[in-house]
Amino acid sequence: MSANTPAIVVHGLRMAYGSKLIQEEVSFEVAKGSVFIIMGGSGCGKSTLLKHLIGLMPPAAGQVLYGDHDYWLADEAARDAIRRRFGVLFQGAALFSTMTLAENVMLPMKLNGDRRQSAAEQRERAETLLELVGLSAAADLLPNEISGGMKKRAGLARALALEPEYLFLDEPSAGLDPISSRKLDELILDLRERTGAAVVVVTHELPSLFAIGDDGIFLDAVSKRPIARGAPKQLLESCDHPFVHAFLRREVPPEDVEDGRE
Ligand SMILES: Nc1ncnc2c1ncn2[C@@H]1O[C@H](COP(=O)(O)OP(=O)(O)OP(=O)(O)O)[C@@H](O)[C@H]1O
Repeated sequence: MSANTPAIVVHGLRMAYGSKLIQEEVSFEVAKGSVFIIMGGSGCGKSTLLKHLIGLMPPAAGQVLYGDHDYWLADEAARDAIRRRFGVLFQGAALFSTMTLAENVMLPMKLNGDRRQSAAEQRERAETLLELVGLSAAADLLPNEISGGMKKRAGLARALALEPEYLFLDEPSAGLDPISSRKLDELILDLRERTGAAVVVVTHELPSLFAIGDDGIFLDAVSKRPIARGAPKQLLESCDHPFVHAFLRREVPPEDVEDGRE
């Protein structure tokens, strides 16, 4: 695989729940070491696309390629191997409430990590990751003892536990105040620099998607197809689709453009 090979290639994806079509003709590439944003209005299929990417739900048709491997055609062992290279921050961080932050971060190491790593080594790595996200003093606290922003950062530390090549973040700034959200953006950019991971983010937080997005795709709930591709900042300047134009400027679109949207 050459250095220029994209980290992820999505080709001709068709997304559906039974006979209900969500999106079709979804194709894009995510470059290594870039932040790719999945954009679009409510109900257009952003979370569904993420499910197809992280192996939670097969698409109705099309391909998701990681390097040379077609994820949905691969056998279970090959899929497992690909999934081990993923780090996922779910909405709401999804921390285990009865485990301390350090134990939460150590969990992927215990489940899928290097079996030769001792508990002390796992703890050391968890502390390093918690320090990276500014939570070194909170390692032994439980999730209900910390704020929402801290939970997101702890979730991010856990997503990084196995040094992922692919990092998936579902609405990372949802529910955060603007300052915590800004700090999280900076952390995401810093992680991209440090780890070279390909980062895929679902967000409709405008300041955040402009701050961190190197590239992206805009899904449309009415035509059930992508209607724009490119860096959010570039789309803000040059995309003339009326819905994308209004969305990125936080304007109310003309009535006929809004018809049929949730
Ligand atoms: N399990 C399911 N079965 C049937 N339809 C579903 C299911 N999950 C989601 N949908 C529908 O699929 C469409 C896309 O949902 P999805 O959650 O992917 O959108 P989204 O862009 O992430 O939305 P939001 O921004 O509101 O979170 C919606 O119309 C939703 O109602």
